[in-house]
This record gives sequence, structure tokens and C-alpha cells, in this order.
Amino acid sequence: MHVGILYSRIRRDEKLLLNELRDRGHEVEKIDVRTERFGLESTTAAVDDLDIVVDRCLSTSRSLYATRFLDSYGVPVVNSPETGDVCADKAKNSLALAEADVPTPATEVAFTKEAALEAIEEFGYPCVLKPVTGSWGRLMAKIDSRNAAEAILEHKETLGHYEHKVFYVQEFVDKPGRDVRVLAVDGEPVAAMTRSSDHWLTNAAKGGETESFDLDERATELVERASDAVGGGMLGVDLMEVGVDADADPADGGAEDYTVHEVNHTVEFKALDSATDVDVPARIVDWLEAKAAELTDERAEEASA
Ligand SMILES: Nc1ncnc2c1ncn2[C@@H]1O[C@H](COP(=O)(O)OP(=O)(O)OP(=O)(O)O)[C@@H](O)[C@H]1O
Repeated sequence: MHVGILYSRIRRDEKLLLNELRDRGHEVEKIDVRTERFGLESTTAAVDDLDIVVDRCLSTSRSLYATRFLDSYGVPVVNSPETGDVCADKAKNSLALAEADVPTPATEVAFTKEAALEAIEEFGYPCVLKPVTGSWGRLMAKIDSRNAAEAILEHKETLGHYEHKVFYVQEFVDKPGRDVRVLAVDGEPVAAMTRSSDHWLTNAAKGGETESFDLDERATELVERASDAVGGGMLGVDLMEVGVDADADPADGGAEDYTVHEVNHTVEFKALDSATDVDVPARIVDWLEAKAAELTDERAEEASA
């Protein structure tokens, strides 16, 4: 197959993917979004003969626009701009999960600091305030008191960008010092790991420790439903375990249930590749091959209809 990779920087994840594609003899077109232009009918990027394009843009805005333009030219792109749109925004993400009855932390959005303070007081302390866009745990706040809430809200209102004028307030989930990251392709789990830390932000980028995790039936079901809720694709589904006995060793598992706090649409997988026995790039390319074949069949059917 002929695969396009939308990117602005080749990280270790992209290298792993490129190596796997080339090892299998696939032709790869690297599309650097920093140098290409996207018009209403066509682009300077060489996309005409591509069977599938994989969005690996680091920047959310580039990812959302570039996939939208490619999609409008009829170029098959994963993930779809619709999935990207839901995943890139924490409020839309939470709504999609709730609409699909996937357990997700209680959340409220408010548009002024006064309304946000009311939400915070109602949740009680601690609770969490997140920017609606962004990742790697940046600018996330665990709020322990009214004084802290007032200070943070004032800072956000005075100094924040447009996105920080949307106050996303969430219940604090008392997780067992770790969360679970699952890489899934169209709802099917590829690999899963826990990210542990003494800090409440347990994701790997903040220095958390990673370890392979065996998904039980409930977690597997929730990953599938969370993926469907945002429109499918290659996704990072983040879950927290709930109802784990505080004295228990988290390594023993034993969660009563899970809550899905987020689904990510441009997912890093190098940590999962190292933490688990799964050959993650190989599984991703398996999926891309199947996806490209499916999309080619669909287009052939449409053309003959
Ligand atoms: N409501 C919550 N209660 C307790 N811990 C939370 C809550 N929400 C998030 N966390 C913790 O904070 C970490 C970062 O949260 P989240 O995934 O929402 O942020 P992010 O910036 O989108 O990170 P990334 O996209 O890299 O996963 C999670 O890994 C989890 O450990």
C-alpha cells in the first residue's frame, strides 16, 4: 500500500511506524504540514495516489485542519477529522462518553469565574480544573481549598488564552496511584499499561512509571464503547480504576469498575511498546493494512454504484 504520514516532527513513535511500514515493503509519503499548503480543492502535498494517510501531527490545530482538508479532497485519513474534533476537546470528549453511557468522571463546564467557583464548591475539595485543550497534564490543577480555587480562577481569567475562559471542572477520582492507558484500533485493544506516580498526575510524560496491564472483561468492553463513542480509529483510551481497596497492592488489580477520563486521537505509543510484550508498531500496521483495504473496497463500490 501507499501510505501518507502527516507530521511536523519525526519522534521515536513515527520512526517505529516508518520502519515497520518500510520493512513490509509499503511505500511511504511523508507529508510535512509545515511546508505544505491546503487549498479548497487541492493541496501542494502529493496525496493523489495514497491508500491511506495517518495523522501524526503533534499540534492539535494542525491535526484538525490538515485532516479536515484531506478528507474534503476524498483522501482516506485516520483518524477522521470528526474523531479528532471530539477528542481534541475535553468538554466534547466527556459529553460523547456520557452520551454513550460510558462511565466518566462527573464534569461541569462554566464560562465565568463566579459560575466556575460555584461548580467547584458543589464538587467539594479536592476537585480538578482542566484546560479543555492540551495534553501531557499541562495546566491541570487539583484544587484543595476555596482560597486556591479563587486564585487559580482569577489567574485563568486574567492571563489565560481563549480556551482558558472555558472552565472545565471535574470531580477528583480517588484512584490507586495510577491510571490505565490502552491503545486501541477501532475499539480493539492493542496494548495496555498502567502509569503510576506519587503525583496525582500519573501520566508518563510527568515522570510516572509504566507497567504492562492485563485488561479484564469490563475494561475491554469500556474501551470498545469509548472508541465507538468518539467515532473509532487509532486511539489512546485512558481509564482510572475505582473501588480499589486503599490497603491493597495496586499490582493485584481488583478494581470494582473503571471510569474513562479521556480518549486521545493522536496517540504516542513508544511507552506502550517498551512496557508490554506487544509489537505495537506491527499491530498498528496490521490495522492500517486492513483499514486501507476496507476503504479501497468502499470507494470501488461507490464508484460502481
Ligand atoms: N478527575 C481526576 N481525578 C484524579 N486524577 C485525575 C483526574 N483527571 C485526570 N487525572 C490524572 O491526571 C492525569 C492527566 O489527566 P488527563 O489525561 O486528563 O490530562 P492530559 O493533559 O489530557 O494528559 P494526556 O493527554 O497526556 O493523557 C491522568 O493520567 C490521571 O492520572
